[in-house]
Amino acid sequence: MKKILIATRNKGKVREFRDFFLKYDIEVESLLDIQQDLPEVEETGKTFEENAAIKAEQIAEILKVPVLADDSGLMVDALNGAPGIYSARYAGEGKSDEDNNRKLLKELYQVPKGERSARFVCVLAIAIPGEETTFYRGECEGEIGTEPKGINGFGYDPLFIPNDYEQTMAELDPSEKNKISHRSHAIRKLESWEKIIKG
Ligand SMILES: O=c1[nH]c(=O)c2ncn([C@@H]3O[C@H](COP(=O)(O)OP(=O)(O)OP(=O)(O)O)[C@@H](O)[C@H]3O)c2[nH]1
Ligand SMILES: [Mg+2]
Repeated sequence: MKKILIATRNKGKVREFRDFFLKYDIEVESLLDIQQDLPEVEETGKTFEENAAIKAEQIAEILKVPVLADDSGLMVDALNGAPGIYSARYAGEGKSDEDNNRKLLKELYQVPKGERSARFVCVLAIAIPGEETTFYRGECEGEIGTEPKGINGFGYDPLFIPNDYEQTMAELDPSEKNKISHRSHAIRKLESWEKIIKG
């Protein structure tokens, strides 16, 4: 079976990439499957693009193979785009998705419905040894609810209500999320993914 390596340790992302590539008979490998000791990549960039490039390029450099990386996050208009690139560590390093959601609700406590617009952003970077890194961006518009709902997905999905939907992303069937999500929009732009398939 053909394979693609994604430089992530996020199980939620891995599941979504697996679902997408399954129909092409392509197996998704992540850093969770690599036995070799790999350094913890520090996300020191100031943009999604910079962080996606850091993750993809460092692993491509070490393993000498093509690598895909995903840097993503939630941008809330009432918070001037926060948590943005800090979405994974919004409530602090090592805190859970629930902690991040609790902090987001607290920050938006006084913000009325109608002013809680937000978008998910996903930037994919493809690093191929010896070639210039390329980027693909996808976005998904919506608003932040007032309490967590649903058990599917990960991260802020229980609080994010996509435009034209009544339910949160975590209440939608995963196949529905995969049709409308920021990640799926970015993946669909990734015409050159065939270049990074092994086997
Ligand atoms: O509800 C959500 N649905 C999504 O579809 C989604 N995509 C991203 N996010 C949030 O943004 C952070 C990414 O940060 P991030 O790109 O640094 O990833 P990460 O640190 O979790 O894993 P890695 O890929 O870096 O190993 C994640 O942790 C989540 O909090 C999402 N939340
Ligand atoms: Mg990260």
